[in-house]
Order: sequence, then C-alpha cells, then structure tokens
Amino acid sequence: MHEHALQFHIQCGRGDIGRYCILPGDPGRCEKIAAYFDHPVKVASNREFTTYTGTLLGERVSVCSTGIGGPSAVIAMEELHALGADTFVRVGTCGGIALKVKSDDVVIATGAVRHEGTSREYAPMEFPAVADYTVQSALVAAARALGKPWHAGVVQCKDSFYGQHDPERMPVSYELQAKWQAWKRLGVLASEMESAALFCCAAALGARCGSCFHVIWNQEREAAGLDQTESHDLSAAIQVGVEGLKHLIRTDREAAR
Ligand SMILES: O=P(O)(O)O[C@H]1O[C@H](CO)[C@@H](O)[C@H]1O
Ligand SMILES: O=c1cc[nH]c(=O)[nH]1
Repeated sequence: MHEHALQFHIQCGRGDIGRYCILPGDPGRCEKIAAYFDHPVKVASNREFTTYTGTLLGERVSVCSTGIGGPSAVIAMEELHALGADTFVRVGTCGGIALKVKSDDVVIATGAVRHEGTSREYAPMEFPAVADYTVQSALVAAARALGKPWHAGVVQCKDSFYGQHDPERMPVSYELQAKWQAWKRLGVLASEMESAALFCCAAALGARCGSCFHVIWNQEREAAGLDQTESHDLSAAIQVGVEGLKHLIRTDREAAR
C-alpha cells in the first residue's frame, strides 16, 4: 500500500478518529448520531464515507458511514482501524423475517448469515460471522434500559436488496427462495447487508464489532396477513447504539483499573 497522510477512501488521518466507532450505512444518519456526542466535529466526507468525531463520557468516539453492502463497509472498518479504532457498532436498518419482529422494533445481531461475497475474502465459509460478545452484551443492556421492544439473534446478510424483495424476478430465484425458506426455519430474525462482512473483517483485524438495527418493515408478516406498517424513525436503534458504546466505555475503564 502507498503511504498516504489520509486514508484513501475515508479521507481521515492520524488523530481524527476515536477508538470507538459507530458505523451507519447511510451518510445522512451521521449528523443525527453525532448529535448525541459532546463537541461533535465533521472530519471528512468522501464518496459514501462521512465522518464525525466527538466525545462520550470524555472518550473520543467517531461515526463513519459505510454505504450499502459489504465491500464499502469493510473499507471503512479497515481504514478506521488503521487510524486506531478497535471497537465498532453498526447502527443500521433491516427488514424483519421472523414473525415476532415488527416494524419499529430493535434487532441486535448475535451472528450473521454469510449470504454475501465480501466475508469470503476474509475467512473460509466454515468460520462463523459472530458479533463480539462484549459489544452484543452492551447493546442488549442498552436496549433493556431503553424499554422498547427488542430482539437478539441471527440476521441474514446478502448483496442484493432486490434479491430479498423480488426474488422471483431473478434467474437464480430457485436458490434465493429455497435459502430464504431455510433462514425462516432456522429462526433468522431479519435481513440486512453489512454485518457478516463487518464481523469477519473485525475477526481478521482482532477488533470488536456488534450491530443493532431499526426494523423498517417485515415482508413475512405482510405475506402472513398480519398487521404490518412501515417505520422510518431510527431514534431507538441510534440510542441503543450510543448507549451501548457508553456501556462499553465504562466496562473497558473498569477492566483497565
Ligand atoms: O440503513 P443501512 O445502515 O444502510 O442498512 C440497510 O439499508 C440498506 C438497504 O436499503 C443496506 O445498507 C442495509 O444493510
Ligand atoms: O428489507 C430491508 C430493509 C433494510 N435493509 C435491507 O437490506 N432489507
């Protein structure tokens, strides 16, 4: 790799990034998340990567958007890690799969189905994409404290949003639909796109990563004729992510004493 003063994609340099990072997909979510930080400053914006840094409990923290899909998500993680970040919380959106998962609920990933390509360039398929235990525990503690409905379990990751929502149109519909049935029978909670790649990348880097999501809708509830609305207010998932980070900062401090 060439030595650049700034990381090639995120356009941030040494000293710009905290040890703890929140990773939303949507760049438009960064300002909303940074509003929970003390003294937030916009560091850079390049391609899909928008970065703010501030503090939580006096600790430097950053938020950096990753765009859609595994390839750009792991670029963000790699470059943030190169600048000293070692703890990551993805705050994303998802679509429910399990019938108990309703729009507006919060989902916390314990692991992710690797139905995507990026994680294969980090780990053989026998390796599970799992959330770091300390990060998922912190997110569960934050969700409990918030008092809104939440679920913890496996999420499914894929590379094609429309392969999820319009599988019959795809020439490989036989595979997409058969595997979707398997995810349902295996109790997979929800579908999104980045956690499998992030969890495998984090494992390869020796970093910690977990994910929490706002549930926009649930196509399975709709198919089953159950009540089904669409929700775009991500504030609960954002609060779970931010409070989860605070929880981690506190427990890391206690462990360092
Ligand atoms: O809202 P974000 O964090 O982007 O997450 C979800 O939304 C996008 C698809 O609409 C994918 O990135 C998916 O993982
Ligand atoms: O249904 C959904 C909603 C958000 N993100 C996805 O990947 N799928």
